[in-house]
Amino acid sequence: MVAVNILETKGLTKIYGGLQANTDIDFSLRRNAITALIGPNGAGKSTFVGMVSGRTPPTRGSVSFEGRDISQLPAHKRMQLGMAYTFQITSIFPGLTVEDNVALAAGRRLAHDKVAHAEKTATVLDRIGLKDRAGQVASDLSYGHQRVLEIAMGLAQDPKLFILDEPTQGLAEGEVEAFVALMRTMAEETTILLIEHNMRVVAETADHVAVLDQGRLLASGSFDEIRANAAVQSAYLGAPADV
Ligand SMILES: Nc1ncnc2c1ncn2[C@@H]1O[C@H](COP(=O)(O)OP(=O)(O)OP(=O)(O)O)[C@@H](O)[C@H]1O
Repeated sequence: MVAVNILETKGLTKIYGGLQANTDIDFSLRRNAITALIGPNGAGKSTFVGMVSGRTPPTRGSVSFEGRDISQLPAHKRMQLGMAYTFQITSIFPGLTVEDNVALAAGRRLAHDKVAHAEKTATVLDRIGLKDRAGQVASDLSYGHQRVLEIAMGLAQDPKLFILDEPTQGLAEGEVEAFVALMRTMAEETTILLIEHNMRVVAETADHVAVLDQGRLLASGSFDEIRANAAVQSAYLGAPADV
């Protein structure tokens, strides 16, 4: 039987000099769901996903992925196991076309199989809404479409876990709407850990929400549970409307 949780951390801690950026984080991530990690600026969200993805070595604690302890694995090995992190893997090649960017990403896993490679590229372009722009040079895309292309490049690798670090930052209102719709369809085939400051996006996409505050896991639950949580409200300076 496939375990409910795809990822677990135990006692995950990062200390920078005297600063505890993350303290004893016990966290589990439900498979095929969207989990949002939220918290005020400096709460430790980037530090946490850095330790999960292997970019940031923890001071102590462990990370397991699909039941396997991966604490000692470097970032590229974690990618091979099926983790994708938007900023880590999907740098766009600005001089290449949209299609070639997606094909390059798909080729990381499927280069040996020409047919599957071409099919994956076409499928991703289609479902992410970039088919009409396949021949366009990436640097000519709007900022919003470049962000979508990044996501497409992640999806082309069929990640089991897709970590999206502030994917809607800098997007226009209409682009955010499209992105929310896209994220909902993505959860059908992957697991998403979303770092997001836009609470409307969190409310509309997240099945679960975890809140970090001053490096500690303050609360977790549904969006409504989190919104009603007094400790969370006070972490956001007592402004429930912001949460
Ligand atoms: N490389 C580093 N060296 C020293 N301190 C760091 C380093 N990286 C992060 N920190 C500190 O650790 C704390 C947590 O930072 P982190 O970037 O993880 O928070 P965050 O929740 O992602 O913030 P934001 O929402 O502003 O991106 C902050 O006080 C930050 O200054």
